[in-house]
Amino acid sequence: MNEIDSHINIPLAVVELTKKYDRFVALAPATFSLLSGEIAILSGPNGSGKTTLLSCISGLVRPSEGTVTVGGFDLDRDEVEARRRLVYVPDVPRFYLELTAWEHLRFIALANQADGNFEERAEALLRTFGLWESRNLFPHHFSRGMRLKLGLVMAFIRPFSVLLLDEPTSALDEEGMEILAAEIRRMREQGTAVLLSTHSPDFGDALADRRLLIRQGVLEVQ
Ligand SMILES: Nc1ncnc2c1ncn2[C@@H]1O[C@H](COP(=O)(O)OP(=O)(O)OP(=O)(O)O)[C@@H](O)[C@H]1O
Repeated sequence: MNEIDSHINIPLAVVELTKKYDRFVALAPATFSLLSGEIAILSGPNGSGKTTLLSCISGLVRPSEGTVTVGGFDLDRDEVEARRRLVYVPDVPRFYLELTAWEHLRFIALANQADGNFEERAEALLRTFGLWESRNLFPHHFSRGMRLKLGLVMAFIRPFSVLLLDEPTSALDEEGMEILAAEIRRMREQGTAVLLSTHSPDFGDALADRRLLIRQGVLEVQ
C-alpha cells in the first residue's frame, strides 16, 4: 500500500484541531485518527469540550486552527466530498417545521442521492426505532426521545463511513439504548468509524474500542 492509499483508508484524521472563543480555549490542539470499524467513546465533564470537538469535526463549527480529513478529503478544501462521508447526530436534532418525519427522510435521501430502495429502507429503520406509526406526524410534536430517534434514522438513511454522535443516550430509554448499541455494532462490522460522546459509563463500556477523554478542552487519547 502506498502512502496515499494508507491515508485514504483512515476514515477520520484530526490534526491539531483547535477552537477558541476570543481568548477562551474551548478545544486545545487535538490530534487523533479513527480506523475503519473502530468505535471511540468520548467522555468528559460538562463543559469540557465534547460538543465543541464533534461540531468542529462535522464542519458545523469552524475551528480556529487545525485540519479534519475524512476518507482522504480535507474538510476545508474538499468540503463536499468530506461531508458526503461523514454524518453527525447532535444531542438535539433540528427539524423543518413544514415536513413530516417521512418527508424528512425522503428529503435527506434525495439530497444525498441515496433514494435507491428508499421506501423499504425507511420503513425498516422507522420500525427498528419504533417510529413507524408516527411517520406522518411532524417532529416538533415528538417527545425528546422520539426526536433523537428520528435524528438517528435521518442519519442512517444515507451512506457514510464516519458517524459522530453527541450524547445520544441522554434522551433514550433502556430499550432505545439497546437498539442504538445494536445498530452501532452492525455498522462497526461494515467498517464504519464511530465517535460517540456519552455520560453513560455502561453504554460506553459496552461499545468502546478506544477511549478519548477531554478535560477543560484538553483531549487525552487513551
Ligand atoms: N458559542 C460559544 N461561545 C463561547 N463559548 C462557548 C460557545 N460554545 C461553547 N462554549 C464553551 O466551550 C466550552 C465547552 O463546551 P461544550 O459544549 O463543548 O462542552 P461539553 O463537553 O459538550 O459539555 P456537556 O457535557 O455539558 O454537553 C464551555 O465552557 C462552553 O461554555
